[in-house]
Amino acid sequence: MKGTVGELGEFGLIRELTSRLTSTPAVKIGPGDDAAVVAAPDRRVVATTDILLENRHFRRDWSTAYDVGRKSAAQNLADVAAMGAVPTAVLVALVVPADLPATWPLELMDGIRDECQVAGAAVVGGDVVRGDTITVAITALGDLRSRAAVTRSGARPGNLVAVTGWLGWSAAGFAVLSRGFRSPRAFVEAHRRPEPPYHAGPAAAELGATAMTDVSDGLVADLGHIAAASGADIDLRSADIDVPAQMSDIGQAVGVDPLHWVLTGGEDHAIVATFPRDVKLPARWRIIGEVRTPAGRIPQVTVDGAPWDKAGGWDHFGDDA
Ligand SMILES: Nc1ncnc2c1ncn2[C@@H]1O[C@H](COP(=O)(O)OP(=O)(O)OP(=O)(O)O)[C@@H](O)[C@H]1O
Ligand SMILES: Cc1ncc(C[n+]2csc(CCOP(=O)(O)O)c2C)c(N)n1
Ligand SMILES: [Mg+2]
Ligand SMILES: [Mg+2]
Ligand SMILES: [Mg+2]
Repeated sequence: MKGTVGELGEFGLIRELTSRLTSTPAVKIGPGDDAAVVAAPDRRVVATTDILLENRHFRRDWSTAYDVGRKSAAQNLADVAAMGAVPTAVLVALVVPADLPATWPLELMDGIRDECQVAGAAVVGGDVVRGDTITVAITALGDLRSRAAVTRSGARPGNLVAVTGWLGWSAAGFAVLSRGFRSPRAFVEAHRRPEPPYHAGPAAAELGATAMTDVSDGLVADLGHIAAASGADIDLRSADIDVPAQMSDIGQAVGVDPLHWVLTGGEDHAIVATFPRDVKLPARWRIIGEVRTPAGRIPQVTVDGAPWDKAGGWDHFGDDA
């Protein structure tokens, strides 16, 4: 595809974007009408939205359009999974400048389509608007398959805290890219294309998870939301939190304690949940701490019993943002 988005025009771009999509049996009416129609066998719909903004969430010299597509879909699909639901459909709202090569949004859509396919969902609609900063705003829908949603508020003292998926890999990759390097590749790739363990969300619901979230901002920050919503403290045992040797090497090279990436790095979209103590967890879950009766008035996350007094993760209005 030659030319720019402006040359293609709004409806030319929409035609090209939608022509690349695939469908699923849940999609009754896909893109092309005033709205889509998606089957909701459960009669409840899980709905969530997240935005990716150029130079805040991604850089075009660090990630391809396809990578950004995979990541923008993953970020939303992980939220559906973190409720214990199975993703069904996504809507893609795009802001793009007129002089952007048309290949960019088309490859972005390929990435979104492929990540949706990994999670079992399909793109059912969206919007396109001309603007100065590339913005990808995705809405994802999901189905609870007759189970109760797993919220952030159900953690109870005595519960175990367990996690599945990657922790700190994206942050380590970000640190590498920020310093002008392109390797180690595994970490850079983790930053470009997170791999949320989608299946683990519904699986955790089935195993009796009492609270759950995906790790988008940082383990300590996101567990902080569970602590606050549940009115309980959460203590993490650092000895049970794996720091890969290669991550330690990067930490040494750039002067950062790698445990900091694992505890506060976002964007990997691991799934962390609390479970009753007698749960039988499959091997992919690592037990990393426990829920405790709150020691003070404000529920908090502690590490090895000590309050975490640094930032627990990304905050769009924080000092590092
Ligand atoms: N502008 C908004 N209007 C209404 N609700 C909002 C708004 N922004 C956030 N929320 C709600 O606040 C809650 C927390 O939002 P947050 O974005 O931190 O969660 P998240 O999407 O799981 O995390 P992340 O954005 O880091 O992936 C969510 O339930 C979200 O829907
Ligand atoms: C260019 C660039 N600068 C900084 C970062 C780091 N970053 C941005 S948003 C976020 C947390 C999740 O965001 P949200 O809460 O919006 O889901 C993190 C860790 C990046 N990825 N790219
Ligand atoms: Mg959000
Ligand atoms: Mg989330
Ligand atoms: Mg966030």
